[in-house]
Amino acid sequence: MDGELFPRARTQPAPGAVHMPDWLDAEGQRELLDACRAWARPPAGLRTVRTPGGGTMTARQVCLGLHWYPYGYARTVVDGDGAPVKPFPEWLGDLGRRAVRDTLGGPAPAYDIALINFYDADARMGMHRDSDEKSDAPVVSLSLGDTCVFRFGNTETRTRPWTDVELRSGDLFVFGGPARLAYHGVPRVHPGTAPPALGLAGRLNITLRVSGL
Ligand SMILES: O=C(O)CCC(=O)C(=O)O
Ligand SMILES: [Fe+2]
Repeated sequence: MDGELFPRARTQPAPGAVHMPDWLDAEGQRELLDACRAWARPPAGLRTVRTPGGGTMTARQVCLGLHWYPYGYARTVVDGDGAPVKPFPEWLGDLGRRAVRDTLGGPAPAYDIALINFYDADARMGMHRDSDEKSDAPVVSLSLGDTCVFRFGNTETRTRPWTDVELRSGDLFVFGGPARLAYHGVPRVHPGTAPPALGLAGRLNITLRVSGL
C-alpha cells in the first residue's frame, strides 16, 4: 500500500489458510466493485438477514448462484422479496480458480455460489463456520473498501486460539483443506480506510464457495 515501508507479506494463519495481500490491483477492485453495485440492486438485491433467534445480522448481504439464508440454500430469496437469485457469472468462477491456484493449489473448484457482504462502520460478523455446503472445496474471500480485522480461529470452538488478520481492499484470503471448517468472523471494521480512488464508503466482502448441492 502507498506509504508502506515494506510490502505486506503473504501469511498462513493456519494449515490450509492463506492471506495474500494486494491480490487485486486497483482496476480489478474497481471492476469487482462495479459488479457488486449491480448485484446489490433489486430484485434479489442487498438485504438484511434475520436469524432464527429473532436477531439481525449487521452486515447486509446479496447472494449469487444460490441464496443463502440461516441456515441453508434456496433458489429464490425465500426470506426477502421472493425473486430468483441472480446467476453466478463464469468470470467470477475463473477469478476464484485463479485465487486457489495462487494460494493453495490443488484441483480447480467449480465455484457456483457467491455471498457478498456489505459492512458499514458499525457492522460485524460473529464467529461462525461456513458449513451449509456439501463440498470441501476451498472458500475464496475477497475484500474491497475499508480495512477490517478478520479473525481466523480453529475448527473446534468459537474461542481461542485464533489469529487476527488485517484485510484491506484488494486482499485475498483462501481457506480449505484442514482449515475449511474453521470458525472465523469480523470483529471490527475501520471506517474511512478505503483507498480514496475506489469510491466506496464501507467494506465489501465477496466469498466464493462450491455448493456441492
Ligand atoms: O466479511 C468477511 O470477511 C467474512 C464473511 C464470511 O465469513 C461469510 O460470509 O461467511
Ligand atoms: Fe464465513
